[in-house]
Amino acid sequence: MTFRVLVTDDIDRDGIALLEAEPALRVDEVPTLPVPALMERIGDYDAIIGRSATRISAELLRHAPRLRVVGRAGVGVDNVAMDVATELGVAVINAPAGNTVAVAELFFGTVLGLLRQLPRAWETMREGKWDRASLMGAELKGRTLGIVGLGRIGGEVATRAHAFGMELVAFDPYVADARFAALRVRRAPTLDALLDDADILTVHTPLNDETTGLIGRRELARLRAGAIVANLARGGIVDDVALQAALESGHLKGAVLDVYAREPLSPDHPLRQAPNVVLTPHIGANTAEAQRNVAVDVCAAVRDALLRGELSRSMNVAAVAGEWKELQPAMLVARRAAAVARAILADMGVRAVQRLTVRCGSAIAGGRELLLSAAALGAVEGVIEHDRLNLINARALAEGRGLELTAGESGMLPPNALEVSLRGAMQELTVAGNAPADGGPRLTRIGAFHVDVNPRQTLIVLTNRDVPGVIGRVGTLLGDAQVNIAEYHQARMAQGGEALAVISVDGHVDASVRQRLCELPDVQGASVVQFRGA
Ligand SMILES: NC(=O)C1=CN([C@@H]2O[C@H](COP(=O)(O)OP(=O)(O)OC[C@H]3O[C@@H](n4cnc5c(N)ncnc54)[C@H](O)[C@@H]3O)[C@@H](O)[C@H]2O)C=CC1
Ligand SMILES: O=C(O)C(=O)COP(=O)(O)O
Repeated sequence: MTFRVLVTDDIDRDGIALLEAEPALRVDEVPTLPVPALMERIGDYDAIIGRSATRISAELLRHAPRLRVVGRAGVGVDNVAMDVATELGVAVINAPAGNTVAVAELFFGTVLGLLRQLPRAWETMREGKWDRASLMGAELKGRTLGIVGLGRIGGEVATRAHAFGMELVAFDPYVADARFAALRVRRAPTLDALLDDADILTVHTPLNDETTGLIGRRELARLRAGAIVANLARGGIVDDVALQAALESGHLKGAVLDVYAREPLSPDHPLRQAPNVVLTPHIGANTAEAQRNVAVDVCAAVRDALLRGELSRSMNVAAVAGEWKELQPAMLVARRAAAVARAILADMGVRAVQRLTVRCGSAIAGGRELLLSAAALGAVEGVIEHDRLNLINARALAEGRGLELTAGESGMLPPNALEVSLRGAMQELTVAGNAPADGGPRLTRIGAFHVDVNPRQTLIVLTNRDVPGVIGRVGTLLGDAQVNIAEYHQARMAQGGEALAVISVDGHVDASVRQRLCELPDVQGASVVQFRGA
């Protein structure tokens, strides 16, 4: 099978070479495409890799039936309709770390440029002048830098600001005290407290509902007179209109902007004429080093997602603590166990399930969210028709059907074991399994019965009375129907009581075979679970 990858927005060659080295990938490299041209082409591709110039809108995603992966050679994914990508099962992969230093360095470049009037100094020199008197500047030393968002870039800015002898304060409610301590940054309890202290305010957050307009008229007014504002994160975090007004009134001494609410910034945008601004055209990540880093990083991750189904780098798959590969057997057990529980409940007349719970042993508990995704996939596949049902959209689809999902750790289970419980109409069924590091995945319990079977292709789960002859009759019936038995596990609660058989068979078991099984003497019920996926 060949996957087609569309690469746009000038991605570094070192990254593209990783894709081209794979015989199963066909790569088309194009310049940034206008929306109609992209719409026309996107239907042919399994993956698209781009930068901020290409908007991956809901409309584009819905227009792309083959698309499996969106790669972003950079950090911000505010240009990707993430909810729709998740709904459609499209993996969104970014390259979060490769351009951090480039942005941090541009911050100091542009702020120093503003403080020392470097753009004007260059202009005067070109004009043939020697105008030292009007080129008086100010220093960073001793000034307080207020950082909103102490993530990767905020952290690198802080590290470098110490070397300039600055005071440091930051506001980031999502970061633990330990990171503030390690970076030697004072924690501002509120944004207002930060605004009260900062001589230079810089934002390094993502653009989202919470941060849009975070620094508006009120916040700018709260800054001390003569403060400087920098936005190298995303246009819209600092309100353009309010910033323009604060610059024109003289309340702010200046501003540094690399990003704008609408890009490219229109040629006649008033900000271009605002006093004391240093403007750059979104070049924060434009260094040879950063572009190589992000291209290699995202191309390798897109390649692995397409060729190996490796989704650990996908932003819309639950985070995995630990190795993705090591979790695969447990994910298979979770998916299979949920499929078995759903099929048995359905045959008991319980079709609408309300709650899915996954409990994990200690060794796999770090992957509980991913295991929950896998169980959600097992619970809905075969029930809903969706041509792109996968780990990415299974949870949202299950929740959309009213299923409540929870995952947790259980100290009662062996380290690599897990339990999946499905509940509906006052009935709950638990199916347990084990995925030991040194053996194949096994289902180990169905309801109260201990079993031991590899959930391979097709499982028949039979309830019967524990009397002689049942196994023989079942074997004969399946043999006559050309159904080959791989494993037959018989479990019972007590001699002569209720018994349960789990039969792993090759290939498909049709409804008539199930019907005839149910009609055998002493057989009380039979469920057939046809597993999907590898
Ligand atoms: N100008 C350019 O070319 C570039 C711009 N960027 C922008 O910079 C942003 C930051 O990048 P990284 O540092 O790599 O991301 P990051 O995810 O490492 O850091 C973002 C930080 O913002 C914090 N945060 C989120 N909401 C907040 C709020 N309401 N108030 C305060 N803090 C909040 C988070 O807790 C996190 O620590 C990206 O989202 C992207 O938009 C990134 C790279 C290049
Ligand atoms: O990585 C980011 O978030 C950036 O803003 C860089 O964007 P770009 O790849 O230069 O279009």
